[in-house]
Amino acid sequence: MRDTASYLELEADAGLSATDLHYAPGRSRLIDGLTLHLPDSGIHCLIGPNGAGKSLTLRLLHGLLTPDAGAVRWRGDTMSASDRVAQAMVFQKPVLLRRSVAANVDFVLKSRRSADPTFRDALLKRVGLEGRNRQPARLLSGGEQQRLALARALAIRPRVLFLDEPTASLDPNSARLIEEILCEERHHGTLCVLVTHDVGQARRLADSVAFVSVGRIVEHSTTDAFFRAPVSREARAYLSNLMVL
Ligand SMILES: Nc1ncnc2c1ncn2[C@@H]1O[C@H](COP(=O)(O)OP(=O)(O)OP(=O)(O)O)[C@@H](O)[C@H]1O
Repeated sequence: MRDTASYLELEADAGLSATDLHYAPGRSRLIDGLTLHLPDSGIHCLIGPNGAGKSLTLRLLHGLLTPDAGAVRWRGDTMSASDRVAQAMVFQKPVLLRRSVAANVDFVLKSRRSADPTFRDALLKRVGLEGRNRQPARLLSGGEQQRLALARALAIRPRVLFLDEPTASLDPNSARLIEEILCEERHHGTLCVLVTHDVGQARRLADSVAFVSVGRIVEHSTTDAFFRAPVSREARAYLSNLMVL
């Protein structure tokens, strides 16, 4: 288990690294010198107040946004096209095709030239959508749509999985199912980068917690160290407002 200092010193053997990222559309410096080093596996949470820059950070790490300055690297090298292809993202609002449940997963599999009905059905079973293949995705409940979005992400067998508040509007059973799947992915060696406002979820799942404030990481430590003794003023204020401290 890494301690606080070693997370900050992880750069040399990091899996996913962001170094001194800046993102300032217009005149607002939304991401302002953000540095984050993550191992190449495990579950790592970004937490912080509304508007801190957590979603932007995920988008920059995933390559959906291009930083104005700074670099995102995978195992020390500039992110290649094949590195990007091995990444998937689950958004807070599920992004689905107006097609059937099965067609949503098949679309991803075909794009990877790996159409496989057995694998697709196994994925749908894994997310609790067994037997729903022919149902239009738009008629699924919000929680079911989110689980289908996760199945689509898992269809590419991601090396890195980014998740932006994936359980924010889900009932406890759906949320727990998604948490169980993330634990399975960790077991398989996937790197999961999870934005959450649910500190209970971060405590249950995360190997490390990075605290985002005003476009920067102000603290990054093991989950235990973070919740036991947060060192930054910003994280202490956030946690004491939640009455966690
Ligand atoms: N394309 C953009 N142009 C201008 N401002 C933006 C853009 N995208 C995001 N922002 C602003 O950047 C700030 C950070 O946004 P971001 O979505 O990353 O916050 P967050 O930490 O994920 O917040 P929340 O917890 O509310 O989801 C917010 O003030 C947001 O309004």
